[in-house]
Amino acid sequence: MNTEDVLNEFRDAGALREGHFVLSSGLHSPVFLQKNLVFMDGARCERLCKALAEKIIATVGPVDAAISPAVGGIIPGYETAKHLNVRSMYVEREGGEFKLRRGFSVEPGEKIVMVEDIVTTGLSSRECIAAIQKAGGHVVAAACIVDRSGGKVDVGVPLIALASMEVPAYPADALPPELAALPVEDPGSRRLSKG
Ligand SMILES: O=P(O)(O)OC[C@H]1O[C@H](OP(=O)(O)OP(=O)(O)O)[C@H](O)[C@@H]1O
Ligand SMILES: O=C(O)c1cc(=O)[nH]c(=O)[nH]1
Ligand SMILES: [Mg+2]
Repeated sequence: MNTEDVLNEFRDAGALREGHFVLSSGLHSPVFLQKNLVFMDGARCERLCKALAEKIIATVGPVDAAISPAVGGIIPGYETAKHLNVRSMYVEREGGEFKLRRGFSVEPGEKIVMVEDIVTTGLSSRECIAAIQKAGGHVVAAACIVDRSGGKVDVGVPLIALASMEVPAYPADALPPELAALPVEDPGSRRLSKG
């Protein structure tokens, strides 16, 4: 599956959104991939995650488990782990910091692939990888459905992206006027508890 095939799945699901979005990183963008509209369709989610699992195996070989950052990473992490035939876990924020909770754990040195939905700046991926390492896991690779940096981000381990594209994103104080004129949406979960 190449980048165009992946983007067609997003288009067909109505998940390639245009407008004015504030991203998890605080950057603003005229494009948002509303991945939940993709993952809510089991067959579509399976097509993407099976392809991602095959790419992971082809790149780093077998792993022991997949761990994802909540919320967006949970469904693709589960589906990808299913095709890797390994267990699926996730980290979630406790006092702002990603942690393994709910009885999830890793054995020291276990080979872990970190599975994300979308990568923009790689901040969430790096935070998730740090949490896995703190729990004792050996993160052999990061994987995602779409890398919006077009291969530019460095998450500290190899990043295996099913699709790679460069999408414009701007700091809040450097918005192009046509973007600033649109009402802003904040669709992610990073700032949810801050009201
Ligand atoms: O590479 P980054 O700049 O970190 O951006 C990508 C992250 O942003 C989204 O998560 P978000 O924090 O918006 O919450 P969500 O998972 O609940 O959608 C997405 O799921 C990635 O985790
Ligand atoms: O950077 C993000 O927060 C982000 C971008 C995107 O297109 N989709 C998403 O869910 N998050
Ligand atoms: Mg997320």
